[in-house]
This record gives sequence, structure tokens and C-alpha cells, in this order.
Amino acid sequence: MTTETIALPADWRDFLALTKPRVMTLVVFTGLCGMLAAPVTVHPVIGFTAILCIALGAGAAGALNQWYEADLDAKMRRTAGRPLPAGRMDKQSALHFGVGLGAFSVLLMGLAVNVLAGGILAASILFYVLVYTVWLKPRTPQNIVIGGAAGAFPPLIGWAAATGGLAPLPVLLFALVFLWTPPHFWALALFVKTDYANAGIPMLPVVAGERATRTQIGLYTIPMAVAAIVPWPLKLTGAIYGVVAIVATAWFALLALRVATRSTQESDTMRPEKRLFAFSIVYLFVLFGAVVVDRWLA
Ligand code: HEM
Ligand SMILES: CC(C)=CCC/C(C)=C/CC/C(C)=C/COP(=O)(O)OP(=O)(O)O
Repeated sequence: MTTETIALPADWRDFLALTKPRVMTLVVFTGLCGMLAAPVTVHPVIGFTAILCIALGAGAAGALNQWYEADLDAKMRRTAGRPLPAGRMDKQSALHFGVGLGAFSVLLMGLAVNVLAGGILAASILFYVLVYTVWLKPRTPQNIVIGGAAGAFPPLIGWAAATGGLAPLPVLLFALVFLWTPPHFWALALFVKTDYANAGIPMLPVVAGERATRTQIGLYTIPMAVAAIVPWPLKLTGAIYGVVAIVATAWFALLALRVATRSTQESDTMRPEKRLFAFSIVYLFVLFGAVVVDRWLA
């Protein structure tokens, strides 16, 4: 009899889980909206290929992140059930899958769509894996501020895929996701703080405490709101987007203000923090959807 853990064979669901499919839906949506916001008509085959490449590239980034962090993921309740820490997949398969998928997505984007879109896709995968996952995440609570740039690239990739160039609107959309990431993540970090502390990851609530994290959430919401609303006065979008952005941003700001100004009791349920985190996701879907509706209806 042996006491060794026998790894169960991974099936397609485990490979899908490696790509972090739920997070990636929003990544792909922002890329799609970046593409549809551009003032050109994209050939459907090129458009479909570009979106497929963003999805595969983002999936590759997620797989390489999980390959590198298998030991850390095993220490956190939220992530312990993932294919690698749960022993359903060996690390080499995850590495091969991530590298293969990433190379394929970048090559396909570069060859079938254009070199700029392929180049930014490659940069976002490398940024997420090397700059965020390997370098910053284990070292500094500013990890997600700088590393978060990786997740902000898709609107630029979508726009570049459609036009072969860049313009002020996708740059502002990049800024919006970039400035949105700290309130999005730190709201969650407040209620999964113990997980990060157990795994020894220096996330802001663990290192600087809850009070400082709440203040930072409030502070980042201000430039985020500016980036969200400013495309309208700059005439980069029309009034449909402007009104949606103002209403949704006001709502976001109220939830963020509640989180920023509150003191937490030990037994607290963290409801305002959970609401801000949940709304942060709806917020980006709504704003990016509004950019496209505005472009096509106005
Ligand atoms: C460094 C930046 C970011 C960090 C550290 C971060 C972290 C997280 C974490 C830990 C979760 C918890 C759920 C899970 O384990 O899947 C989550 C959920 C989510 N994140 Fe982020 N995130 C970041 C940036 C982004 C970006 C750029 C997007 C999309 C544009 C995004 C979209 C989402 C979505 C849609 C969910 C909900 C997933 C679900 O329903 O399970 N995140 N994020
Ligand atoms: C187009 C392209 C390549 C995009 C890259 C996508 C990207 C950077 C998404 C960022 C979102 C994300 C899952 C962060 C969490 O990482 P984490 O390691 O802190 O979360 P975890 O603890 O759940 O693993």
C-alpha cells in the first residue's frame, strides 16, 4: 500500500479552469468593445480572429500564472481547488499548455490581424506573467497597481486590431481599467485578507492594514471617475456614453465612499466591500457596452 497522492488525470474542464474563464470574459469584452468602438468596419473574419486571440492569450496568461503559483494557490481557500494544487494536473502540462497557447495566440494575431495588435497582446501576456506574477506580486503591495496594467491592455489590442493604430479614446479606456483595478481588487482583498496573509502575499490590507486600504480605494476612485467621464467632454464619445458613465460612476463612487469611510468591526460581514467588488465588475461591463452603443447609435 502506498501513501503517495496519485494525481487524477486532468480533463478538458481542468484546462479550461487554467484559463480563469470567468475573469477572462470581462477581459475579452473590453477587447471586443475596444474593437467595436473604432471608427472603421472590421471584416468579420478578422474581427473574430482578433477576439479569439485575445481570449486565447488571456487564457495562456492565466495558465502561466497558475503554473508559477501552484504552491501559493495551495495555501489559499479560494484557490486550493484549482487543477494544480488539487493534484488533478501536473505542472509540466500547465506550462506546455500556457506557452503553446500564448505563442499561438500572438503568432495568429500578428500574422492574420496585424503586428501592432500581436505586439500588444504579447506585451500583456509577458507583463501579467513576468512583471505582475513573478516580480511584483510576492514583493510589494503596489503589485496590482503596476501589474494591473496587463489587464488594461485589451481595449488597446481591440482598437489596434481594427485600425492598425492607436488613438486617444482607447488610451483613455486603458486608463479607466488601469485606475479601476485598485478599487476592484482591494475591495476583494479586504474580505479575503486572511487568505493572503496565510499565503504570505503582501497585499495592501495585510501589509498596510484595513484603514490604509480603505483610504486608497477612495483615492483611486477619483482619477478613475475622471477617466470614465472625460471621453464625453473631450467629444471622443457622445451623450449616450456620457450619461451612462456619469450615473454608473456616481453609483461606484457612493459604494467606494461607504467602504472608504467605514471602520470595520471584527465580526463584520464586509457587505459594503462585497457590494463594491461585485459592482466593480458590472460597472466595467456597462461602461464598455455604452461606448459601443454610443458609437453605433449616435
Ligand atoms: C492585477 C489586477 C487584478 C487582480 C489582482 C484581480 C483579482 C481578482 C480576484 C482575486 C478575483 C476573485 C475571483 C477569482 O478567484 O476568480 C477577481 C475576480 C474578477 N475579476 Fe479581477 N483582478 C484584477 C484585474 C482584473 C481585470 C483587469 C479584469 C477585467 C477587465 C478583472 C475581472 C474580474 C472578474 C470579471 C471577476 C469575477 C470572476 C468571477 O465571477 O468569479 N479583474 N479578480
Ligand atoms: C490580453 C491579456 C493577456 C490579458 C491578461 C489578463 C489579465 C492580466 C487579467 C488580470 C486579472 C487577474 C486574473 C488578476 C488576478 O491575478 P492573481 O494571480 O492575483 O489572482 P489569483 O490569486 O486568483 O491567482
